Amino acid sequence: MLTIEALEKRYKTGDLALRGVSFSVAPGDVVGLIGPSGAGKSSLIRCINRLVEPTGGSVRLNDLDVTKLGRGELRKVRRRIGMIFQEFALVERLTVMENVLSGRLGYVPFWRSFTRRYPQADVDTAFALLDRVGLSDHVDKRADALSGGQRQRVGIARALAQNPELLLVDEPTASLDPKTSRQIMRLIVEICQERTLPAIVNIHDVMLARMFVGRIIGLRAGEVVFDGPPEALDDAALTRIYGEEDWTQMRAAADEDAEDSAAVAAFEQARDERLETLA
Ligand SMILES: Nc1ncnc2c1ncn2[C@@H]1O[C@H](COP(=O)(O)OP(=O)(O)OP(=O)(O)O)[C@@H](O)[C@H]1O
Repeated sequence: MLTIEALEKRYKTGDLALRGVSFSVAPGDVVGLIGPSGAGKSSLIRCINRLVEPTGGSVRLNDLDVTKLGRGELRKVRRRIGMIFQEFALVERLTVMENVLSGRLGYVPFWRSFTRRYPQADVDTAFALLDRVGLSDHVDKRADALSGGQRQRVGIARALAQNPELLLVDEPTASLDPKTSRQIMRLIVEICQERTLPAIVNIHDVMLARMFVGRIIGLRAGEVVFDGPPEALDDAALTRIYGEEDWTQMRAAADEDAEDSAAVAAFEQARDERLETLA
């Protein structure tokens, strides 16, 4: 269980990015974090694992009070919290397997990580994870030879390799096409449910959030202004989060996207039917 209470972040510049944010995330719950640019989504994600230092409030992960740990103990928190990034953050010249094993770095002694000699149990776990994310045929490929969707699957497997108690996911689909984005979101949600992992996904695509997550938190100017299931995210709630003008623009863009998706789906279906008749 992740419990955030009265979390505040004031940057040295004076910007108050988080103004008393409180909520809990239960095991297996995937929370989609939405809000306009500058609402504080990244600050929140980064305060949870203390990449950014909160200036008030608390973050507790199960038995651990993250905000009370000294600087030297941060490795302990980072080990418990898996991160999945927008740009995948893979080591390009390493193989898929090596990238996944790097998720174990917080656990293995330095000399082992330096020589990249991991215990067999870690290698077995990495194989199982790569199988789960659909990459068992790509284990020995270099990361730079993969597609965007495959790269994000490696990112997911790497985060899971550290056996985290919480997943923080930062714009996981921002560099992906719509179909791959849906596959990646579905995979993240399924895996969290299978492992009863709590997760927070910073996601700017409201439609995608609605489609996959069970709970949405809307931030505006550093405050939670919506917390509920996707069905409750009606026009009034979206206006509260984004403001009248922004939401109207987003809705127009979303309608266009939906039309594009429908056109792509129709094209794909026609193509598949044609391939079937040729086969
Ligand atoms: N390093 C920093 N120093 C000073 N102010 C910052 C810093 N990082 C963020 N801020 C400010 O904090 C507020 C919240 O920013 P944050 O990046 O958390 O929002 P966001 O919702 O993630 O936005 P986006 O969707 O554009 O990434 C903004 O006013 C921003 O200018």
